[in-house]
Amino acid sequence: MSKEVVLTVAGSDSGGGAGIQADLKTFQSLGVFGTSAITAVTAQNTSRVMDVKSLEGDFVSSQIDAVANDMNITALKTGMLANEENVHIVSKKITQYNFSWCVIDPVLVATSGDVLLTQRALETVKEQLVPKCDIITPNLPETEILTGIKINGYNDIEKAAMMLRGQGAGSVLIKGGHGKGEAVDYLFYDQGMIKLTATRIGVGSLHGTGCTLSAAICAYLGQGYELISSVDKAKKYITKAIKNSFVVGEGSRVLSH
Ligand SMILES: Nc1ncnc2c1ncn2[C@@H]1O[C@H](COP(=O)(O)OP(=O)(O)OP(=O)(O)O)[C@@H](O)[C@H]1O
Ligand SMILES: Cc1ncc(CO)c(N)n1
Repeated sequence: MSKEVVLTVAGSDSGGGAGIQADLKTFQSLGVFGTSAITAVTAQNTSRVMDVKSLEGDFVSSQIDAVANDMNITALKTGMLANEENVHIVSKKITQYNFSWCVIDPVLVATSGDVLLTQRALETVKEQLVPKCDIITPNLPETEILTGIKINGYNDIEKAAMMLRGQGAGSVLIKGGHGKGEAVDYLFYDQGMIKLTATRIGVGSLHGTGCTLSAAICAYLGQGYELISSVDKAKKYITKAIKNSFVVGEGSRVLSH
């Protein structure tokens, strides 16, 4: 038996609901072999982030080298990159190894409001990662910060997506998890736009939804599905994971991977 190998470059969440832990659970559940390069370690639970330690750039670099020189990585995703140096390294490694698929989840702040990427690093994401990704998956607040466009409705969503595609992103998935009404995501790609709609599940605050969705997209791309079916299948996976979410601590619910 063989399995496709995928890689997540992200931060560790000691609470197990988001970050590397959510990514690896998603990979396992969707049948790909998950590998990881850890950029930062957070002391975190379902309520908040208590402490963060970023790992040295050289060490992030050698984790990616260790994996990529040994295995055939069919898709990569990024999550929390923490600082400018890590963003720069990931950009360099994407060029060096020419991974077939790159999914960028531009993690800026945690659900709890804690900052997971510095302001300077944000500029480097725009300059170096946006142009190299096959898909970027911002939520509404991240879309506003990345583009400077205040989102008040669909026209603004479209304008922001066009701006990111104009900067070189292959496709853009703008997630509506933070909106009201149905949970609608918009996928902008080279042939137009697809609206992905799911009933909003009224379970209250959730932890790890963004990480899990981007990991699922990465897993499906790594298995050979086309972009649109990967996003569509990932949306179905996250909806089910939210429906079956449960309580493990005093804060947000966690997903059933
Ligand atoms: N209550 C909900 N019911 C159904 N789908 C949801 C709900 N909340 C989020 N989603 C879906 O989950 C996916 C992730 O979206 P979300 O906007 O929550 O990402 P995120 O803000 O990056 O996540 P995180 O809060 O982990 O940083 C999207 O497909 C979104 O539509
Ligand atoms: C490590 C980590 N990555 C991403 C998120 C965003 O949900 C988080 N809370 N923690």
